[in-house]
Amino acid sequence: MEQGENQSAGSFVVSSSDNNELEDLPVKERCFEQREALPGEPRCVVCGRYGEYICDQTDDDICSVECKTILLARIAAKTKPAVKAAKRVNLPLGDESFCIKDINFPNIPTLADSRISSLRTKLDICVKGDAVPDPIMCFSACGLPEKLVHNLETAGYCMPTPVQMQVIPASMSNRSLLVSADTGSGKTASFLIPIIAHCSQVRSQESTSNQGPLAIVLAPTRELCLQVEEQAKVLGKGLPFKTALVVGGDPLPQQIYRIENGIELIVGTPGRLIDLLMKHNVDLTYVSVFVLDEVDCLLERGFRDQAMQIFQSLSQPQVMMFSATLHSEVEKMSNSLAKNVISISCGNPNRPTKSVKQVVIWVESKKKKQKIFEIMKSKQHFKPPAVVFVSSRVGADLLSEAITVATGLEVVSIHGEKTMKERRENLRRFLTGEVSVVVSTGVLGRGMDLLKVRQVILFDIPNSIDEYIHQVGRASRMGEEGMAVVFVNEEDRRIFKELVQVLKTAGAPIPRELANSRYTAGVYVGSERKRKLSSSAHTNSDQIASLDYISDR
Ligand SMILES: Nc1ncnc2c1ncn2[C@@H]1O[C@H](COP(=O)(O)OP(=O)(O)OP(=O)(O)O)[C@@H](O)[C@H]1O
Repeated sequence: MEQGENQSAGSFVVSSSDNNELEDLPVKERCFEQREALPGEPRCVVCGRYGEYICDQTDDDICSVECKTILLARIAAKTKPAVKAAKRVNLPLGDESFCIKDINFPNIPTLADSRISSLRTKLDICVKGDAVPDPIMCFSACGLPEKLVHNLETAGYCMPTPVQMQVIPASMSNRSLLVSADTGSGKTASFLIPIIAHCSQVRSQESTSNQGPLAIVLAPTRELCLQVEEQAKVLGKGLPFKTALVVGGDPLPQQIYRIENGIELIVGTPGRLIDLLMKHNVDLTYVSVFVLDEVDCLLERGFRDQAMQIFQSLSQPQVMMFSATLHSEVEKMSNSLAKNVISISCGNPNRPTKSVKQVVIWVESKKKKQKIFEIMKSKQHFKPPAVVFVSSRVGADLLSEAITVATGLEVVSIHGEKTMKERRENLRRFLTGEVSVVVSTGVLGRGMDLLKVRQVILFDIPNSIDEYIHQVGRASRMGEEGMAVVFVNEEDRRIFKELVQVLKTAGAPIPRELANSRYTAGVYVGSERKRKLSSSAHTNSDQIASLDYISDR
């Protein structure tokens, strides 16, 4: 990239693509003040935003004073050994505010309280709790090990997402957290990053020969555990950080062997972990971080007792709880697991992500198969790879076979009755693009990062609106646009009210049969509402009409 004129402060060179008039503009102090880079524009070597300036000492593209400071500190730190954890200190700012001051990078400018709260508003972050640490604007701003920052960059994580900006510093201050944020917003890395930093710090300082686990992550499905462990391995590569996957269906002796040989993190489903702990003596003395991913599901009857049993075998760990759907009961229960919990909410939790267009079609049960075949035969409507959600295991197998027969598409199914080997293999075939459709029960509904999926079809609507939100969320990651086609009919009346509310909030059209159903009463009342309804309710249940309706959108 060409260089231009010196900026007045003398510490930057303005990129030649900038107009001379820009020299009069103040230099951007903080990274978040800078805009995103457009295609072809220089990018900041630290955060990836628009590289408006050139660092006078390294000739690198840089976006702000903040990133320049980080860049220079990184270069200086290259000769130093391990990076120490960030410490919270009071800084004598004009208005007595607190800031996270990173002892490794003391020159990074800090923000006053008022600017922190406007930053949170801008990022859609709400926090509740005492002395909540400030959000960070880049991964290197809170003393993560250099190798971890490098791994993040290699994984394509240039900037933290809003949930990561707030959760990482809060977690590194050892506070327990209850976090709700949109599906696909990066919650997994927000707990894995502090765990990896903590584990590698403990191991590099430790003088004892303890090799027992330091952290446990619980998740409700085997597939989700597999995915979380996989991500942990990628982010913790090259650090003293090993993982063990403890899920049903895989041989227990191998899981025990791995733990005995020394690991830092256990990722597992509650049932199998209890099984393992009962049959084998695992030293949990040093487990100081306990994560409940999809916490609302883990605290439901069925999982709750097992999750609590595991929790009770730990000695006052930091507890971190995450989900895209959280309600007051979970909040109450979380307070019994930990004291002084910080609540963090990002984006629009408890609603389907705005990035997914919801297309609800009224289809009678006996016509559902025909309808899905029509969609899948249509180049216009079918956007593979696609996930089809059904309510039963038998239904998953039957529908996948029927789709293959009717459309010629190769389809796999995944559900709880299949062996772990089959589940792994079918998921692998789908994720590698070998097959373009997977028919699944709820096992793929929560947490699964099905990266390329942009279309989900809810052949059977799930039992609760929370599961609906999670299943719809599979069609979008990190704000990418996706579509959820949802089949609904009178048999789904238990969910009508909440569904209509969700569709109304999203501004999605509501089938007339759904809007006019007596089970929707109370959501639409009075003549004024009826008038509004007629403009958004679409017509009959005729199959072709509904397909045309999809194409209109
Ligand atoms: N900082 C980042 N930069 C780029 N990509 C990221 C970043 N953080 C996470 N991702 C990617 O975003 C995707 C979604 O992240 P993740 O699966 O953690 O979402 P989630 O919030 O847990 O969603 P869900 O509620 O559906 O489980 C993943 O593919 C992940 O690799």
